[in-house]
Amino acid sequence: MAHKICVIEGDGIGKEVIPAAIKVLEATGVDFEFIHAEAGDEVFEKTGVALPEETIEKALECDAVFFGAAGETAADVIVKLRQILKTYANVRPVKAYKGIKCLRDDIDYVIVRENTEGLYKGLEAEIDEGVTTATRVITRKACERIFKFAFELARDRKKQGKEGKVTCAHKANVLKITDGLFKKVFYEVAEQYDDIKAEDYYIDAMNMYIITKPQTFDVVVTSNLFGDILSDGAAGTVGGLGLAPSANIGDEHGLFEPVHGSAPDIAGKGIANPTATILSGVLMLRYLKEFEAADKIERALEEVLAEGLTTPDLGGNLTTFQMAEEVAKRVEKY
Ligand SMILES: O=C(O)CSCC(=O)C(=O)O
Repeated sequence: MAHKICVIEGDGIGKEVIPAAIKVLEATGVDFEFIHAEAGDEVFEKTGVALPEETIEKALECDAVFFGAAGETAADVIVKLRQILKTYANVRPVKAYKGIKCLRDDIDYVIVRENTEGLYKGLEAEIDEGVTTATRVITRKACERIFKFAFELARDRKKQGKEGKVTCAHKANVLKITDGLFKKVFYEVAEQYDDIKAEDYYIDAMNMYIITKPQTFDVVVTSNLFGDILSDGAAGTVGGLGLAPSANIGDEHGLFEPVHGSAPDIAGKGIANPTATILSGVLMLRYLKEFEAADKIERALEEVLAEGLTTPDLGGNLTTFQMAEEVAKRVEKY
């Protein structure tokens, strides 16, 4: 039975990195049915809608969504898609790969970002001339859900030899009610996992520790906006956003996307790094329980990166598609 994948290339380099990553996915021999759909700036200019109903229907019908990037309409597209698909966990691995200039070569942790609330509920208002507000929503239900996800992930990683630790990042010393609840529920859930260590840091300190002691982290869990900011900084410690994949996971749907945006400055030049999208494809394969195929791509990508067969941002001289072809060739060989 083919895995039905809703493919949304979107804007800018999304139109280049998604086809490149699909070539690698097809090289695994896994049976896919790719169903293309539109979203982002171009469809907004054509129709006035950045996320068409037809796209939402396809996303809901498919086994997973493979998303490239959106331009100015990014927040309207991806934030809305995450909420419609109820993908409450935004999983962002932070890993050093051989051959890539990183802060340290032993960085290997995962940031789990709460994906449905916080400041992303869209509750903004102009309450007076020049006076605007944004309401931050933190609920017990969403906290329990994201912390259980984080502890279960730490339990799975512990089986692969990782430390078995969850670190909560918050700002409870200032946001005494919202992050007071966030931190309180974290330790309530932690009590249900006596085999997993639990610790917490203020988000500003965490922003430093991902630079000064990244090797000490296993699973980091935080709220929506803090996770958005922290994960981009973390990507910088392992080679940049060109290498940063993400998985948006819920109980019924999964959406896989590179953390980077549409990069209009390099769009159409054929030099966009496909690594983040290929690695997002690896996360999608694991979600679909195609573990052998996922391992093959990760091994092939590590070889290609280590041999310097990369796009210019990583010091190579290959195009987006040429780099993907180097990965695909190795996958077919395994
Ligand atoms: O803040 C958001 O998540 C919506 S805009 C795209 C983005 O920044 C990300 O996916 O990290």
